[in-house]
Amino acid sequence: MAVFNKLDNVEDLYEIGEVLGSGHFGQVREVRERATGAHWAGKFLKIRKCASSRLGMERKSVEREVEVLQALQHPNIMALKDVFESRAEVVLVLELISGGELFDFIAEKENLTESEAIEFMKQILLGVGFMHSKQIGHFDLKPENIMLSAKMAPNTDIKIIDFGLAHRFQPGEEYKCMSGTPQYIPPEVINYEPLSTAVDMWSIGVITYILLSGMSPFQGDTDEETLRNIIALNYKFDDHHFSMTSAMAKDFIQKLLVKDQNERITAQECLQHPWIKPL
Ligand SMILES: Cc1ccc2c(c1)c1c3c(c(C)cc1n2CCCN)C(=O)NC3=O
Repeated sequence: MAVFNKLDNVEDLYEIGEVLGSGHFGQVREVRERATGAHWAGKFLKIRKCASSRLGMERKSVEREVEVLQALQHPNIMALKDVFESRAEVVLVLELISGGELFDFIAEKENLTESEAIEFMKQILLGVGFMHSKQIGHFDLKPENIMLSAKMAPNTDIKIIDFGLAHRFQPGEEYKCMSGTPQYIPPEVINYEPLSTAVDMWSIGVITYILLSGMSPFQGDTDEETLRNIIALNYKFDDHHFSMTSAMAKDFIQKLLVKDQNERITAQECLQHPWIKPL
């Protein structure tokens, strides 16, 4: 069992600020380091007191998330600074990312120009390619988990966050998991088949489609309809949203939204695709 820095009261070291977000795991709050005045993001995770409890996170899954983050130091992946444990809570001290979610950026602009989308995709692919080179899959890539380092700066950096569903593959390991967000999950997750890092490449295809059109390729009126659309590969480049989109961009998306995960292009292959890296 991993041992985190024991701290009776995290407020001895950090001033706790506003809530930045919350989820099944607990809360993310802005924190200010008393010793330096530096601002960070504190992810406050409630730990289950006993195996039968439904409240809070299993300690094992928190340990997994910490191990994954400790293996990932990259400019396009949120950085883990420290981990503290006090009573029934674990606090991850994370790089504060203040530019907001890519999701909100798209919503404000409806959709992006191809050159803006290419710039974002390049950085997402660099972060995901690094993750995959360490045999780590994110398994929950979506615009809400892709943040911008600064608001609207001309060269804002992408930061991939939230590794709560991430998994580090051991050689020869078979891994299955039914979690993720319906709009972004590939057929193999729905069919409960063995997974690989190719799960993330499908999600990147969905994210690219959304960046260019503001529409979600498989979304139906219900989750069940969305899942049926995914299994049937039921999506199209409708004229209303894609009439101005280049053939290269559509080819890039088509090479990712491939049912057979072994046929999907990898992050490294994406970075060499003519849409991303013109000849
Ligand atoms: C300014 C701001 C606002 C909301 C934030 C964050 C920062 C944030 C951050 C992180 C996470 C995991 C979630 C976060 N959230 C929650 C929403 C993420 N989808 C993080 O790791 N660093 C952040 O700054």
